[in-house]
Amino acid sequence: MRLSSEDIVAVLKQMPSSILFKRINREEVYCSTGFEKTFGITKLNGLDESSIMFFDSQSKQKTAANTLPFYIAATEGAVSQQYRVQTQCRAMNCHVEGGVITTSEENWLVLYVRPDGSDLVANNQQGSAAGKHIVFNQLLSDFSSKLINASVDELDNIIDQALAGFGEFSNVDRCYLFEFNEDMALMSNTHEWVAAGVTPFIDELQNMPTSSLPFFMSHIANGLFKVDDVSSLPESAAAEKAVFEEERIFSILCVRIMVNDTPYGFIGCDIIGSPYSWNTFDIQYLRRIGEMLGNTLQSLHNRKILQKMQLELLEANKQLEQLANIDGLTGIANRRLFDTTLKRDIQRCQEQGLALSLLLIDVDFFKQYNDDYGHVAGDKVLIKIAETLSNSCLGSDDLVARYGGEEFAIILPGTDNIAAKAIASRILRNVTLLNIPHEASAYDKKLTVSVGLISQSNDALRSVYQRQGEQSAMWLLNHADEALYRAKNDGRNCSRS
Ligand SMILES: Nc1nc2c(ncn2[C@@H]2O[C@H](COP(=O)(O)OP(=O)(O)OP(=O)(O)O)[C@@H](O)[C@H]2O)c(=O)[nH]1
Repeated sequence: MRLSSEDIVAVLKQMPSSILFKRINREEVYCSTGFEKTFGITKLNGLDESSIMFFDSQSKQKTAANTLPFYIAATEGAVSQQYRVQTQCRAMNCHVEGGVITTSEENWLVLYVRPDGSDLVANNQQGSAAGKHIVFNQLLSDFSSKLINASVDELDNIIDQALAGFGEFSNVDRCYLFEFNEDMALMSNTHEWVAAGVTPFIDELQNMPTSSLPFFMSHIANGLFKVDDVSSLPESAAAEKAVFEEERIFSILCVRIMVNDTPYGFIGCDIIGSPYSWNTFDIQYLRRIGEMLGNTLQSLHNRKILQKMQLELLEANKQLEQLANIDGLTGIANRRLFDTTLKRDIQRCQEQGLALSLLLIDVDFFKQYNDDYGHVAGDKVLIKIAETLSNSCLGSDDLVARYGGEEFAIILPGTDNIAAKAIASRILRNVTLLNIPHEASAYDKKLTVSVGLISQSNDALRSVYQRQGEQSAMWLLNHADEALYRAKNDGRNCSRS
């Protein structure tokens, strides 16, 4: 015996399973009480196929006309496929299975729309909970291990993936992370996942004043904000109600995230279109995801502090290193840096086929200057001389150093005798141009210096290096010192080599 069309409608409408059905070649769609319950709707009759939207559960794209389940069932006789099913109330990932039922009068397309995980619920409530726990724990451990090893650059991506994983697992419509600013005056949506067909709001939720949502803030301060039905929010939550209603949010669940014992922000999820009663598992799962993110952000925060401390230490070391190489009075290189640089430059110049010159400069009658003008004035002269010497050497590799007391030294890598003599003359001239009065000086009663110079062509330098090795620096210094002695003997304010 074949069933009549009325029988088919009457029977299928009463089915506790989630069923959608329609006549072939007719627009009107019917649903079972099971479907109404699952999707939280009260009246679907009289609606057409476009009232129920199907999305690809992977790509989130709206399903093309020729891959719609009613279409496949009609053309191929059967359908068995995964979809994201959206009614005007809710969207859920579902397995859709169905085919054609033939009556004496006409043919019907019948779809069994089974939300993911509902088979476990149907079979056994305890089994369902256990199965969900296993899936959740797997999800949590996957993301925990990714997050533990994540670099700062990878973090955003992994948080996005975690929200998507959790959103799909919980079958919610939107899942997000908000961050407070330092004084908690503002909050911003930093990451958001939305189910297929759901409008993202992240761009509109930046730098929102927390004072505009007082009811929410007072609840989240205690760790949890849970609303099963936005329409039942009290008068004191008028601001929140207006925001949620504008976004078509019916149910919302948020848990606070703590980093370093201070509120960092919150993770939350929304149900759009119909109220939903959050159960203890929903809260527990969201809390654990929040804790996972909190721990990650905390370790990231600690890592950043460590990195900052490391940088500060490196900078401090650099400064110490510089201080250890700088003469405190004049600010030019000290004897320590001079000694290491001379050794290094001798080695480098003889290897690279370069000449090298060395100058020793001594202030004339400086003892007398100190006696006549005082030690403080003497110090100022040394600072002026250091500055003048530095300005007289133009080579980028030249090193001007305070060799000791009122004596200075200059290393001129790659500089031959002719060029070095020109530099020595420049130094003598520039010092007299300072016009520093010095009564004891034979030169117009002005302060002068004497210069001892030694220049080595590359051949000569190489042979010194071969003979003297480590002592080459000392050998050069002795020769420069002898030249300086000659300059002093020859009346001062001159250079000798
Ligand atoms: N003000 C001041 N004087 C210094 C400093 N270092 C060394 N002197 C002085 O420099 C003087 C060097 O004197 P001498 O070595 O006798 O030589 P001089 O008087 O310059 O005579 P000649 O080198 O022969 O021209 C000493 O009186 C030191 O006390 C310093 O840092 N500041």
